[in-house]
Amino acid sequence: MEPLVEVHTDEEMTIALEAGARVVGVNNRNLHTFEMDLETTERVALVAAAMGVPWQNPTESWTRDRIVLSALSGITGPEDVKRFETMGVSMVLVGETLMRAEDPAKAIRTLLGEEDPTPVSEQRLVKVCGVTNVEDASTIATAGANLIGVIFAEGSPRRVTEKRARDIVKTVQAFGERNSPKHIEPPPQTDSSAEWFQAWSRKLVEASHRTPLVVGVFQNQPMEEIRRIVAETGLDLVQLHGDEGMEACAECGVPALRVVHVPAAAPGEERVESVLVGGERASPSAKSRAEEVLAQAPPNFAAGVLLDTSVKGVKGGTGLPFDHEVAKLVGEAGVPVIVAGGLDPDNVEVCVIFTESFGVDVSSGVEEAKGVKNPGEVKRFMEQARLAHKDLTAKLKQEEEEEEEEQGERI
Ligand SMILES: O=C(O)c1ccccc1N[C@@H]1O[C@H](COP(=O)(O)O)[C@@H](O)[C@H]1O
Repeated sequence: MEPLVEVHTDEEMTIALEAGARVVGVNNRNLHTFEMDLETTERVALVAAAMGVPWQNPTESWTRDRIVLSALSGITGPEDVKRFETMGVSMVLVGETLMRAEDPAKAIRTLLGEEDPTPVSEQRLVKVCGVTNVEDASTIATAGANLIGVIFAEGSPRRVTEKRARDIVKTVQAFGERNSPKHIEPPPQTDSSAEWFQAWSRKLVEASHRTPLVVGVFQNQPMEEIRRIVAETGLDLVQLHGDEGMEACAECGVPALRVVHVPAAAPGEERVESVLVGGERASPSAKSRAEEVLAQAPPNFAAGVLLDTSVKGVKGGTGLPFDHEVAKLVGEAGVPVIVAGGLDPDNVEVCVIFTESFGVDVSSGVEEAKGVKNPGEVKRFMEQARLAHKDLTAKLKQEEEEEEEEQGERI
């Protein structure tokens, strides 16, 4: 019988090989800090290469002169398996991803590239906001949200203390196997809002698709207070939900989402039906509102534009939708938006398909009481949003193919 010898550092690899280990697993997780770094296998494998010890390629049958080199831990998607396959690692060991999977057999097929998951570059964002306790944070992380929001805005029934926020941050970090805020490098500065926010949307998805990020929601609070809370609680991102303006987003100490407020929709105006029934492509009021949003979205300051409903001056947590045609028009102008306001598990799909938005944000729509999430509704919202994202990706691909075909016929 051959033992699997687990290593994490260059030194441990040297010891294992000198002792004659034939099956060596490199743990990507540092068991002292629980920090995960997939580059560990690549780095530590170089020691074997430098010692002239070759390892078996997965496509070859094993020979005694080669060790079996395994990448252990942190493998969550087919891109990870591919990465290790490309470097010729003999095998991968997957634990947590399968334990968390609702359908482990499907998860294995996905890891092996036999199912067709949406590539990270095409994924969209789901944010669940107004979290006030660690149990809800765990439920939301497990359900697969990208962003988890905690509210610091004065007067909100969902407002958390700094201590509570720190506990939520710790829970979310532990879920994502990290113990520090995620650093996201901003894209290069540009004159184009579309270019800037598109680059940011890819960065946000990449940074949050394995590990959810915690967003602190502030409203017209002093910048020193925001920066202090960011530093003391370990928030990954900030959301400015008042009248702070775009420029303030660059001052928060971490990247910030900027909320642009759109007045509540008149009954019947908030859904796709209003556009179809009206026959007109876009109502004049939606057009001018979309122009107002675009004017408030210059490049080089915020990490994203979040549209939320305002009702008679009340901004945030209204539980009401705005006219989604505005979000659609802003998206068509090239600026990806996150849609908030009155979303719930029953309307999120129509919203995503109609607006083609980059992201959705829910708070009161998945609550059983103010500040208390309903786990079943959180799960249902996530499922509906992800299903809608999949359908939207398919629809956009089909439209693209039809357009290419038409162009080909014209030539
Ligand atoms: O929810 C609140 O109490 C709140 C207070 C102050 C600013 C923002 C607030 N919530 C934000 O509102 C949107 C949408 O909420 P809902 O789904 O309509 O209930 C969301 O971004 C929350 O962060």
